[in-house]
Amino acid sequence: MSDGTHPMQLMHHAPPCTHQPVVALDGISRIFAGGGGLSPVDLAVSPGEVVGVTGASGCGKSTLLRLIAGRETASSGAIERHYSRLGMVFQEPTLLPWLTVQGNVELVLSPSERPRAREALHHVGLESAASQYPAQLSGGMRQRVGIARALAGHPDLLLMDEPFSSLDYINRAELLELVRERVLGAGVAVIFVSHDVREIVQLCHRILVIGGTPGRVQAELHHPAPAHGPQRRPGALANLEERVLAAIRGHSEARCSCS
Ligand SMILES: Nc1ncnc2c1ncn2[C@@H]1O[C@H](COP(=O)(O)OP(=O)(O)OP(=O)(O)O)[C@@H](O)[C@H]1O
Repeated sequence: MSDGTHPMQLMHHAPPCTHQPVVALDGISRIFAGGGGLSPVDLAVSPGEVVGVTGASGCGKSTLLRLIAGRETASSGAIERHYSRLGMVFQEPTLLPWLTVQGNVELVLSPSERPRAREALHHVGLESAASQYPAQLSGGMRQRVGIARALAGHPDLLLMDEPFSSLDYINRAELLELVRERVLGAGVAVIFVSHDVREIVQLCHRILVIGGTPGRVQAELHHPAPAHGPQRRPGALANLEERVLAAIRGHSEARCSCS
């Protein structure tokens, strides 16, 4: 970039909040027998909005995603779902070992949608590996397949739980950029769980910091989105990162908005 701004630091505008939310959580909680879990959470995610969720290990981030995906029974509250296609990417992609890379991506597609599999593999740089089997791939390649599969389904809600945490720095940066390109501006709502605050501030319009046992939302931070120009200056990113870290450490106000 001529102004020295890295492309990953450019930010799409936060989408307007005028649409019906893709998913709306009303006091949803899950308390486990041991006392861990998640205290009641209210959250509405708009189409195209990327919400980051971070916090210390065990604070309930994955529980939140599992509740949204319907894989966990809530202790209280309700979830309204207005999406038609859900995409999920986890730390370890669950690929079927007896299917090729292409077969794994085609799994989520109807017969008429199958041509999308090649396209999705092309986007993650794996077109040439389409006929290989998962066991022949590196961890980074497997994660790319998982991302291709999630995106090939053209989700309107994408849940990502530590999708890059097992990857090396190069794979991590490339896949983060790929996800940015494919979801921002495409109307896909995303809930992105990560311990990596730098990743979170690069990708997300809004960041929830969860803490405590059971976890509760300790802070909600919004990134400003100026109308024009490079919207994620290195200074603004560093500032937001600091605020998120402060909130994780518990030194933040209960609710804050970055500006
Ligand atoms: N099935 C379960 N039974 C009992 N306790 C559980 C169960 N699932 C999760 N927990 C507890 O609930 C808490 C939140 O777990 P969760 O996996 O959501 O945390 P997390 O924030 O995603 O952690 P990490 O960052 O380490 O992945 C933890 O204390 C965990 O031990």
